Amino acid sequence: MNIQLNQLIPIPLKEKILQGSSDIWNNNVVISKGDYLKIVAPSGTGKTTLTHILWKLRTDYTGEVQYDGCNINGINAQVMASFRQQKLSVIFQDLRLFGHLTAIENIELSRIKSATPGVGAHEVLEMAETLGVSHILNQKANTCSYGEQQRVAIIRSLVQPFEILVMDEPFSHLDENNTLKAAGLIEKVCKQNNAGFVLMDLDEDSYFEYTHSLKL
Ligand SMILES: Nc1ncnc2c1ncn2[C@@H]1O[C@H](COP(=O)(O)OP(=O)(O)OP(=O)(O)O)[C@@H](O)[C@H]1O
Repeated sequence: MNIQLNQLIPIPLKEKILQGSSDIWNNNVVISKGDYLKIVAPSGTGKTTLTHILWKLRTDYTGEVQYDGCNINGINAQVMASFRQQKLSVIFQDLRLFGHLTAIENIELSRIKSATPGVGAHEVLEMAETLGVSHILNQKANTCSYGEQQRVAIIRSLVQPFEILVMDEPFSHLDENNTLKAAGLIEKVCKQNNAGFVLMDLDEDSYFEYTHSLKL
């Protein structure tokens, strides 16, 4: 799939955007499945706003977002669900795990939501091992540390099929060692899926070989 942004301006940010310059806001941008796109954005410039717009959680903007050439405001709930099941995955900054479910239940909900799961059940266990969260898989998410929850949210995003993965500060609660492991896993699954990603974060980094970097 591809995502096209045409002159996108979130209404609450309009004044700020028109005063400054951004590679994304009020611009034309295409995000394709082969892209490893980094978006560098200081705090408050709209990473979470953009994530929510891309996932169609917010529609308070002018301009247009297209999935594969279709304006997402005209896409019905069934088609939107199908994009979210098959083509687009996300790691929210606030993670959005179901706190009353266990870590593995959160992951499995994502893995089996598509008729063709992205990975097998045994691969989930391997991912958990890689990220050092095997021991908390049967623990309720709201009793896990934030760093553990972040690793569970990363795994949850990788077990469904996807062509583009949207990440909003996905490593904010991980130390360097765990960040490197998580980045390695994300890259491996993206390669398996022939997928790309959009990673929004505060600063430049070298966790991936980005195809390009834009400023929010
Ligand atoms: N619904 C809204 N109504 C009014 N202002 C909003 C709304 N949503 C976001 N904002 C404002 O838009 C700006 C961008 O918010 P956003 O959460 O997207 O930033 P961010 O880049 O993700 O920040 P951080 O790095 O601190 O997480 C902030 O100044 C915020 O107060």
